[in-house]
Amino acid sequence: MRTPFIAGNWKMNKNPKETQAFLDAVKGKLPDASKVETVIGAPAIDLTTLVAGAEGTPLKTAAENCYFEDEGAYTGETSPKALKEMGVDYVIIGHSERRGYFHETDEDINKKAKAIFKNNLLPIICCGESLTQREAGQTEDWVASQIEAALAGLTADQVKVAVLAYEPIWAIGTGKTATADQAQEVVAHIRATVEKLYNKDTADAVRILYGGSVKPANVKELMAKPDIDGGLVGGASMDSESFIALANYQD
Ligand SMILES: O=C[C@H](O)COP(=O)(O)O
Repeated sequence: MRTPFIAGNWKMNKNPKETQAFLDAVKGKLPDASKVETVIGAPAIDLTTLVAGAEGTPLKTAAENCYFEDEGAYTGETSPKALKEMGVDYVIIGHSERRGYFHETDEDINKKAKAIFKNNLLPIICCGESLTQREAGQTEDWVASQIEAALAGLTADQVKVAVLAYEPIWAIGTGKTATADQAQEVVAHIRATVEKLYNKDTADAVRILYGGSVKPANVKELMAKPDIDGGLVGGASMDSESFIALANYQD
C-alpha cells in the first residue's frame, strides 16, 4: 500500500517571512503523515525557516535542487550533506526547469540521486516530455529513458523509497492539465519501466506523482487513478488554503 504524497514546489517564490506565514496558516490543518504525506519544496534561502516550522508537525521538507558533491569550491551550489544536517527530508531533482534553463543532463541527475542517497536524503526525480515530443508519439520512450538514466546504479531498495514525478512540460504552469487518463497512461508506463529495470516489488513500492497544473479542483480525479500516488504542485501549493485543500483531498 503506497501512502499518497502531496508535494508543493514553490520554485523561486517566497522569502523566509512568507514561508513562516504559510507555516502558521497550515499548522494543525494537514493530515497525519500515515494518511497523506505532505511536503513543501522551497528555495534554499527558506529552508531553515521551513525545517524549524515543520518540526513536530506532519509536514516534511524538500530542497528544490542540490549539487552532487558534499562540499568544495562550487560557488553558489547547495550541499546535500548540509541539507541533511539541517534536517531536510527530500530533494527535487531533474525538474524540467532545471533541465531546460540550467542545462542539467541525465548524467547530472543520476549523480545527484546517488549523492542524495549517500547523505540519507530521498530524491523526488522528475521526468516529462515537451509538446513536440508528445505530438511525435515519443512520450513513453522519452520518459522511460529519463527514468532509466536517473536510476542507473541505484539499488532496488533505494528505488522503493524514491519518489518519481511525471510532469509533462506542456502542462506546467500553463493551466493545461493532462487529463487524468493521459497522466495515468504515462505513470503506468513509468511503473512498468521500473519493473523492467528492477522487479515487481520495486515497481509496486515506488511512489509516482503527476505534476502539471494540479489544483484542488482536479486533484481528486487524478488521485483516483490506480498508478498516480500523488501530486507535485507548483502554483497551487503557494497559497496556504489551496495547499490545505490539496492535502485533504480525501475528505
Ligand atoms: O513542480 C511542479 C510543476 O512544475 C507543476 O507546476 P504547476 O502546478 O504550477 O503547473
